[in-house]
Amino acid sequence: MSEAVSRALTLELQQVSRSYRSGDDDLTILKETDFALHPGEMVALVAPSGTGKSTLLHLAGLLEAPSRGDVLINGKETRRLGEAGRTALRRDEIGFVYQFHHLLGEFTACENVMLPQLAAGQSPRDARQRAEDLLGRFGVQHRLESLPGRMSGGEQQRTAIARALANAPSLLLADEPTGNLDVKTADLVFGELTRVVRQEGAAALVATHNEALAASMDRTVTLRDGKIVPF
Ligand SMILES: Nc1ncnc2c1ncn2[C@@H]1O[C@H](COP(=O)(O)OP(=O)(O)OP(=O)(O)O)[C@@H](O)[C@H]1O
Repeated sequence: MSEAVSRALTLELQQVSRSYRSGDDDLTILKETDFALHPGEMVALVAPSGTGKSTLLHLAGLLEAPSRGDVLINGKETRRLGEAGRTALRRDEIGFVYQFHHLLGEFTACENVMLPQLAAGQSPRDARQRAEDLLGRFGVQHRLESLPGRMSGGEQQRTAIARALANAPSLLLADEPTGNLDVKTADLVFGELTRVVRQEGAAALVATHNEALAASMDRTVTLRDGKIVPF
């Protein structure tokens, strides 16, 4: 695996609001909130179901735009970058573990982890080697050539974590990364995820209901009345 340390990345939310239309009303999930994640920092996001954890991660990962306010990456206002600029940032800097893994069903586990690397210009040989290394670290080396539909939920989730780390992101955003795993596997997978993130110098924001995992990170935040506040 590459030992290259990722570029230091700072994520900031400035006065971010996000509302959704619900019938005739606006449902406000985030309300003029600020937040900063510093290079190399691992932060847990612990909040009850439905309070907006996924929404926050999608905004931070530039998958959705805020209704108001802006998301800054290394001081750059991402609203001004345009879709192409945001797509390049997502590809080159951000790894995202979705709550429901979203693997591509027609590709094998190994190919799912290779694809983001190929899109970023990596050679097939290097992409395969990193994919095999990562899948091995997460204990799914026996599934390299399996299609996601033939894998267990936990194996798919571990593959999705490997995929999120494929391009050595400087920012990892993870939505319940160990939600599909039993306690022992969750500990192992989370321990490995932390090792890779720390080793590669990434910053991470991890939504989890697991307070023991949260306690192992640098700090924990929660959502209260639409604001991101210390837990
Ligand atoms: N695209 C959308 N359109 C309308 N409402 C939405 C949309 N996405 C999320 N919501 C609403 O926003 C609220 C927050 O949802 P979100 O998925 O961010 O919560 P969460 O804290 O991640 O929940 P969980 O822990 O259950 O995954 C919910 O009430 C949800 O119904």
